[in-house]
Amino acid sequence: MRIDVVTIFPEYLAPLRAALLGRAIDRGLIEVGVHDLREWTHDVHRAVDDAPYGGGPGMVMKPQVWGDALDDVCGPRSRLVVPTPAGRPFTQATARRYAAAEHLVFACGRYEGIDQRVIDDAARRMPVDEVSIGDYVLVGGEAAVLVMAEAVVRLLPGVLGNPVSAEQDSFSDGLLEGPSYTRPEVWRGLAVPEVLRSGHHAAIDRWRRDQALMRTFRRRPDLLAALPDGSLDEHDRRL
Ligand SMILES: COC(=O)COc1cccc(COC(=O)c2cn[nH]c2)c1
Repeated sequence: MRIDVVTIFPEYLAPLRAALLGRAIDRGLIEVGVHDLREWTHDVHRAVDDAPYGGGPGMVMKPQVWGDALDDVCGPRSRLVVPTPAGRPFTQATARRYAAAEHLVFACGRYEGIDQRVIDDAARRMPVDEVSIGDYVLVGGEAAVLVMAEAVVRLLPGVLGNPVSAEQDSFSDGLLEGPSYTRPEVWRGLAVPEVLRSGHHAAIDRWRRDQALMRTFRRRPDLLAALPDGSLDEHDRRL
């Protein structure tokens, strides 16, 4: 997989080359390119934004600059991903879909956003997703790209030490992950739940699922409502 990022703050994407993602790059599992949008500006002031048509606060990112940048960065098999508060939710399902992509190009918007025609023009020749990583507003898309890149790259074969954990992720069964424990058995007077030390794997699996269901019910009832029919058995329903 290749990932390219276009941004006016390329240094913001330096963490892409650290730790897990850095190792994935070193091992040739992914290629990463970060591009300074200003390389495609045409004027002496290297302007990337201008006043919004229709008035209103803030500035809008210029279509010409973005158009030229994406012409150079995107190829015939690219998927363009634009982080925006106005996007469809980025979920684990999105991450799985992106992990199968050959070439992801992330366009980092700033100010009031990118001229919509850039998206509309790109959509004529490639898949374009406007995605949100949450219901809040950032100053730019760069932090969202770091989030999405991590969620996607960790799913690639060979990136994680123990691939099983990617399968048993939170959300892989549609539920939140329950609590986890490690040694010591008692810490500051708090003991590890008995069942986890019992060695009864059926009971342990049951307890873990119950914990996941209760936590999901309490914290994210919306996820419960979204479970496919038949996901909950008789025992689950009695919780
Ligand atoms: C067409 O898309 C655009 O113009 C994007 O423009 C902007 C403008 C400001 C900030 C951002 C960054 O994304 C978020 O704030 C965001 C993403 N997820 N949750 C919050 C992007």
